[in-house]
Amino acid sequence: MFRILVSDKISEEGLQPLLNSSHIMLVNKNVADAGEELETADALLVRSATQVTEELMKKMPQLKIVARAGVGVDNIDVEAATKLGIVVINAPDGNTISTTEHTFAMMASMLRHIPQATVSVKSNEWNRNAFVGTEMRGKTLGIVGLGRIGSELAKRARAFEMNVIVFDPFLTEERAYKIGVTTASLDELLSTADIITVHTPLTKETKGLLNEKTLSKTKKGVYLINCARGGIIEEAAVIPLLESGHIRGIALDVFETEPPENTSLLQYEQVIATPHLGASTKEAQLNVASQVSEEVLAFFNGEPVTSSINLPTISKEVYEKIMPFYQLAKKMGNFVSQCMAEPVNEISVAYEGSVGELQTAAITKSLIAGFLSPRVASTVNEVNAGMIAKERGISFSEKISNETSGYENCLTVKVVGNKSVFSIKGTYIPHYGERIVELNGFNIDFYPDGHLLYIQHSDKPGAIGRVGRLLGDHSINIATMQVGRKQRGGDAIMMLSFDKAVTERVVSELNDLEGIVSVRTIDL
Ligand SMILES: NC(=O)c1ccc[n+]([C@@H]2O[C@H](COP(=O)([O-])OP(=O)(O)OC[C@H]3O[C@@H](n4cnc5c(N)ncnc54)[C@H](O)[C@@H]3O)[C@@H](O)[C@H]2O)c1
Ligand SMILES: O=C(O)[C@H](O)COP(=O)(O)O
Repeated sequence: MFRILVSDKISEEGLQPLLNSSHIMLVNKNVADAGEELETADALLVRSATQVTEELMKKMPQLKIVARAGVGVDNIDVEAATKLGIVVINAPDGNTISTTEHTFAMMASMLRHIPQATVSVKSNEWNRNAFVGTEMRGKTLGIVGLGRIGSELAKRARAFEMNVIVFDPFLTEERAYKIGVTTASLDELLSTADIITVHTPLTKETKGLLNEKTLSKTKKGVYLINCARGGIIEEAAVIPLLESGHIRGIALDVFETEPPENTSLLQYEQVIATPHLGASTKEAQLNVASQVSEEVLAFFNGEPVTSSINLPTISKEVYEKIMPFYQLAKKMGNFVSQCMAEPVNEISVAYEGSVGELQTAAITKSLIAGFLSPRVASTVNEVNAGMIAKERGISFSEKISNETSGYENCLTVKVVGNKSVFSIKGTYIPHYGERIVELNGFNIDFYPDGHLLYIQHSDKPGAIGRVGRLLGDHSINIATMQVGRKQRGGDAIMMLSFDKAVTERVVSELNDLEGIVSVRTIDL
């Protein structure tokens, strides 16, 4: 049973996939009141109100996934989640249309003074001269950030016969052409636009993007809109320009602090505001809740999540192809880690054959996670494996080749340690399974699973018999056994598997046998 803590108001209808699952239990409680629920929750579902800090996540030892029913993840410490091996997902496009429409509604309301006129009429006034507005047709709309919302807005603005100019440093000319917008530098946009609307995330670069200096470059009588994130337009910088009439109006759905602490800006007649309502429609809330519910369900079913912030995105189709290699790589990494009782500096993996056409980066992460898991106390998985390897001074690299060495698919891993180098080769054969086919240059063929003994010995008569007898004397049944050698009478290896783990005492006795070089227990 997986326990999911739902800390913000999330559409119940959208949560149905989780509510209908027999192995999921939902607990509706804000994290501040959750008490002991924090200790047992496997997942946390939030919107923008809950602050998912490192401190909170550290109080949640079972937490595996944080799901944001919405777009912005600035209320989640993604870096801390990544370090802790916690997957972070969001619902990137479920509220795009609602927020676009809200932005458009804000623009229309501002240009036609609808909120101010409503207040006036409700106060029994009939002041038609006070609310003369501005048409949209023929005006230049400057969009800062042409992502999902920015591009939907551009489409709608064109229908209103507006000119659209865009500043987005990450926008390709090809995409701009496809959407039918003119690109510009920020300075060009500031000096040309009649209305400026921001649709970027809040980042180091966008915080205060519209500040005293940049706002001074705007046209006199400019209108501003922020339905993205508070702080992209610096609130304090707006006040003097409103007073001088340089800024004719500003529409805000988001604020530097929410609810706004410093309300001086809100006192101005030219300011219209909504309390972060961009995504607040039935449709958007249903969309984002269903999206994250399906994703969380997939996650707990061991399937891929498609909108992760800190994991490579893998489609279901690719996932099905990649999964066997993913598991094989994890076991190979784990195997080597148990064989090498020494610090390692370098892990390289060569992909041969058609496995090279898959998302090998994800397979490599799985290998690194498998390698690190017997060595680190904290959770290690594909989310934080790269980060932990780096912290421990382990570099990793990949090589991809179409050439195959007898197998349709092959992964060769080489691990360089302080004292030795270990190499392992594995393959996946459909309907047959994962196989390890080479260890340190010895040909062998075994299924990497369960309790294993890896024995290095001399290829001399009696060595295998002595091992068999000793295990028999201890009533230990050998489930499978393979041997490999490079040349007659030289070094050789044995790989044995058992139904239960072999004790350290038996390992020590095996080590003392004539012709035995080393014995290692491996648990996969
Ligand atoms: N008000 C609401 O309720 C509400 C609802 C949904 C989304 N949002 C917010 O709206 C914003 C946009 O959402 P989206 O889904 O369109 O995001 P998106 O990721 O699809 O688009 C963001 C765009 O900003 C661009 N960008 C990034 N840095 C930039 C910079 N320095 N200068 C200019 N452009 C830059 C990116 O290239 C991208 O095209 C986000 O901040 C999101 O959190 C608010
Ligand atoms: O980033 C988002 O999705 C929006 O800001 C919506 O936030 P909300 O889910 O708190 O309404």
